[in-house]
Amino acid sequence: MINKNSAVAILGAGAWGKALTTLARNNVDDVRLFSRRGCQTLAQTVEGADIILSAVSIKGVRDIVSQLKSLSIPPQTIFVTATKGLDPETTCTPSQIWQESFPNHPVVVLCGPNLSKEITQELPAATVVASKIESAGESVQLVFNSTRFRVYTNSDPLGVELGGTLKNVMAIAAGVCDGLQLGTNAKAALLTRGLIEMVRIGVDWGAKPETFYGLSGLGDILATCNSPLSRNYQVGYQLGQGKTLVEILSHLQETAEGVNTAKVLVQRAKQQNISMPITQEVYRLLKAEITPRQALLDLMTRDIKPEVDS
Ligand SMILES: NC(=O)C1=CN([C@@H]2O[C@H](COP(=O)(O)OP(=O)(O)OC[C@H]3O[C@@H](n4cnc5c(N)ncnc54)[C@H](OP(=O)(O)O)[C@@H]3O)[C@@H](O)[C@H]2O)C=CC1
Ligand SMILES: O=C(CO)COP(=O)(O)O
Repeated sequence: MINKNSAVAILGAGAWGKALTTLARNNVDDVRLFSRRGCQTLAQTVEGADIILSAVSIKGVRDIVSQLKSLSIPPQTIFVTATKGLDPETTCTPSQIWQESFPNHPVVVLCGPNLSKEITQELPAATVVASKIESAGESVQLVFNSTRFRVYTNSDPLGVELGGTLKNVMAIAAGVCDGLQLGTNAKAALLTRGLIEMVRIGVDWGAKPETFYGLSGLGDILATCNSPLSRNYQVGYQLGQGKTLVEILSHLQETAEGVNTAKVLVQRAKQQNISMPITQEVYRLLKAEITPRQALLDLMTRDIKPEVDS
């Protein structure tokens, strides 16, 4: 069982990796943070760790996984993934990559409405740790839970992970909506229909529908789609104001995973024959095929239909 003397290795010293390190240090003395630019090697960082948490952005996940595979990690070590992205080659989620590479290890997803800037300011927040292996989720809960960070367990890792990942596309859409100053009614309609899109593809993927109405789906929509602290929202907002994606990304210091996720999602939706009109418009806008106003018109002039899928 996890206690004060356990060892936790956090991989990726970006905004989220640093915030999670501070949270873990409330409960565990030995918390190490690995960066590609740091002086400690990956092997030194993970040596004897009970839990290895990856907070690297999706483009670094395969690389870190393959580096870890070349080390001998004991089978009881728990892997935790906090990445909110999709693999462009396979459309796999990060937890699927981790589980496929380490089939005998417990894998836990950590995901929720967790804007790192607010967490760094010690404002209260809640999150979800999800695993098929109950005891692994409970161990990770003990590492991160505190009076300012309430951690819930969940048994649907895929749903929790997709909730946090797919909402990044909706955060871009929400930013566009606000950048165009379309008003509160438009935003409510956009996000409600956006959540329905997330559930539609998520259920097809194998996730439970109810998971999307929890912290990592609806909760993360409420946080990121309404906050200028969200990088994905910022991307959308500036697109709505007429900037190009290249211009926006050249000034954005940190990762906006929704840009890549929109592309992967469109690919997966096409393969699976699933209707995702908002995601499709976000993708076309990101590719500069259409303007924000054209995206709005496309959505408003779709064929009329019942609200609930039959
Ligand atoms: N910031 C937030 O509020 C939250 C972020 N997340 C998710 O966490 C992940 C990381 O986000 P965040 O820390 O904010 O991002 P940052 O842009 O601040 O940092 C990028 C992170 O990815 C790591 N990385 C490893 N390999 C690569 C690579 N090849 N290319 C680029 N980066 C690489 C970096 O590691 P290194 O230190 O070695 O450079 C760094 O930790 C994302 O998937 C994000 O969606 C989830 C919840 C909240
Ligand atoms: O996922 C997040 C908060 O839950 C962070 O959102 P951004 O990546 O859009 O900043």
